[in-house]
Amino acid sequence: MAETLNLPVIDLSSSDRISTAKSIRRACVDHGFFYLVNHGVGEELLKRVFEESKKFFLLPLEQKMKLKRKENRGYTPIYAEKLDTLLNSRGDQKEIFHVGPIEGTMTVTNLNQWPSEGNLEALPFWRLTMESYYREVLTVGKSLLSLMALALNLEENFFEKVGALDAPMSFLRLLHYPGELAFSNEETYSASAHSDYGMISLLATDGVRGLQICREKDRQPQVWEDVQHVNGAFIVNIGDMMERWTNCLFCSTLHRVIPAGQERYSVVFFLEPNQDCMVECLESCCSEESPPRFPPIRSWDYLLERFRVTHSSQ
Ligand SMILES: O=C(O)CCC(=O)C(=O)O
Ligand SMILES: [Fe+2]
Repeated sequence: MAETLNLPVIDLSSSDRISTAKSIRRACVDHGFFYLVNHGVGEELLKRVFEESKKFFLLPLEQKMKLKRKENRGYTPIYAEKLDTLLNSRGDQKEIFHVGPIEGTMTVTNLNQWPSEGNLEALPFWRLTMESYYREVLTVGKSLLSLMALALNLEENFFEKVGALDAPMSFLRLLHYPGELAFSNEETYSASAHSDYGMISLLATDGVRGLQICREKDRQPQVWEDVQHVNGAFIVNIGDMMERWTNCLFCSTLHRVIPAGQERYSVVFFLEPNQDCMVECLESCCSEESPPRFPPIRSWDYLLERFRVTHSSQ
């Protein structure tokens, strides 16, 4: 049995921003994961998101396949994504639906696929619900990033100033992990070990267990700890681009979802920078003794490569 971890709790509504920023710094350095409470996203809206998500995943496969993933939007069937690229398995046991940016230029927003349109009129509130949630969670993410900038001794609007938050390429990811599938003798995971790609991820789950984190990725054997569900809290974690910006001061922690023996739903919001934003080591995070560990990279080039290696060609 894995040990259960007590992750730090950050209160987004606290008026003491300096002390909140300090707690965020500690959490991002020590764990790369924390709970976010009093974030302002209504319980009722979150409940509707899970209901609508469930309605979509309950549709017959051939209907879902009409919205098959294009430009990282739409439906990804079971096994088509494998987050741990080193794993010798068919793929992860989960199905996914991605919603891309809903604001910005038409060339970007038009790429979204919506189950409430065309031949899937059975889900009339689907798009509205997902768009409301997308907007609310993006607002939460932006507030958190201003505190994270403070935590890095930067100006609060640092991520705005570098263009990261100008039409950010954020993705809402709905996940459905089926219960037990047919017996398989391969090592299969619901979501295999990975770190997230962007700045920060905000996760909500239905409470079914399964999420684990590994705090020291290079230690062998790896130690995995269970992350408990906390009612009303988002589980927030640092992504790889934030790790690159901070020269590994903030850790993009390895995590996975193991089969719980029962069905599980979750919803993740990946806050990713604007596609042209250059992600490069912050001056405050490097020195002669600690030079930048990664070269500067354009956000979208980085993301496209990560999408490419984690998806099968089917
Ligand atoms: O479903 C979860 O609890 C985590 C999902 C996850 O880590 C991901 O999709 O990146
Ligand atoms: Fe993840």
